[in-house]
Amino acid sequence: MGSGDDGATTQLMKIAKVDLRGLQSNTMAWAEARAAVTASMAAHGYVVVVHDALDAELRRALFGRALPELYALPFDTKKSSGAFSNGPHRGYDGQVPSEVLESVAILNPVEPGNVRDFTGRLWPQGNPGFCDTIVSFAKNVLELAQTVERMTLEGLGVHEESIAWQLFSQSHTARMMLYGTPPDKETSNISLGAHPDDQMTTVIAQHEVGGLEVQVDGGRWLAVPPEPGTLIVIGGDQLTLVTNGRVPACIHRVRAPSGRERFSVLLSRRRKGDPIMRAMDELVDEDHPLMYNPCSHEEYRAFRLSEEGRKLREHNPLKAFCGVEKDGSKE
Ligand SMILES: O=C(O)CCC(=O)C(=O)O
Ligand SMILES: [Fe+2]
Repeated sequence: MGSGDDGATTQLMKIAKVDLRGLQSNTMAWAEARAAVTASMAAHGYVVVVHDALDAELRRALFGRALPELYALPFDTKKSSGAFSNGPHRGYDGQVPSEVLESVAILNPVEPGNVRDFTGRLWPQGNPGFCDTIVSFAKNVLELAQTVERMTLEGLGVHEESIAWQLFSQSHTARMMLYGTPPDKETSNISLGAHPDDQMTTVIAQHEVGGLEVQVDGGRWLAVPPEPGTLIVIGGDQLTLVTNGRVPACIHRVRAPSGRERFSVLLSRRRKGDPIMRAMDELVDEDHPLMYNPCSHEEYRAFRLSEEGRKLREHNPLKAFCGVEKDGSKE
């Protein structure tokens, strides 16, 4: 990893989008959208969708009010709430210059009570506007994540009962991020280093500053524009494991904002609790032999945060941890 452009140029090629607005299941339009979603997920581990989960009003409420209010809280309030973290933290293994990134997570934010408890720790008098914004975001985006997971699994030929079980057995977390301006523009034009997520899927909503990039074809970087009305859904290592490698975990990174703060809000899905995760039966056969041994997600997370896991972060840490064929012969 070098300085300057980080050794890889970002291409300005237009990223393909799939329109998921107003689709009814079991229609031709659904089947066409499903084919496009599955193709993008199977090729690159992400899909950019046109969707009304985050309409103009909710977008304004989120990026124009909720996040600025949250991050404007006094340092001591943030610190004592126990909710804020900065620098490398649970779920992070990118290179994060500590003063550049702050992040706050809320577990299962479709439950208004969870969001109220969270706001109560920061604003003793409550903050109903903040709660409404986060709950609406979580509900709409959760539905989108489930639609993309369903389409991808259907497109890969998974049976309905397995899909229903898979969708039901996920929990979700919302994460609100603030990227400050990096202290040294010369050496840090990347504010979050390249990594795959360890979860099932993550939907990312970017504020107007943008900066998210995804890797395609094992090397080229594509910028994901922060275009209102679009959202990106990214597959993580859990999805790779359960699909027996049919969906690669998308490698992505965040380019440092150009002299401005950047906000993003993420909704990640992962298996509830810490069950042993394994490939879905329908996706293992003679033509597709088992690629990953069953493993515990918590143990895998611990590996990702270990020294060895951090070193591997762009180089298939899942394979190193539980691959049936370990690296050794070749990369
Ligand atoms: O802020 C973003 O756009 C992406 C953040 C990210 O990749 C992560 O938190 O894992
Ligand atoms: Fe990520």
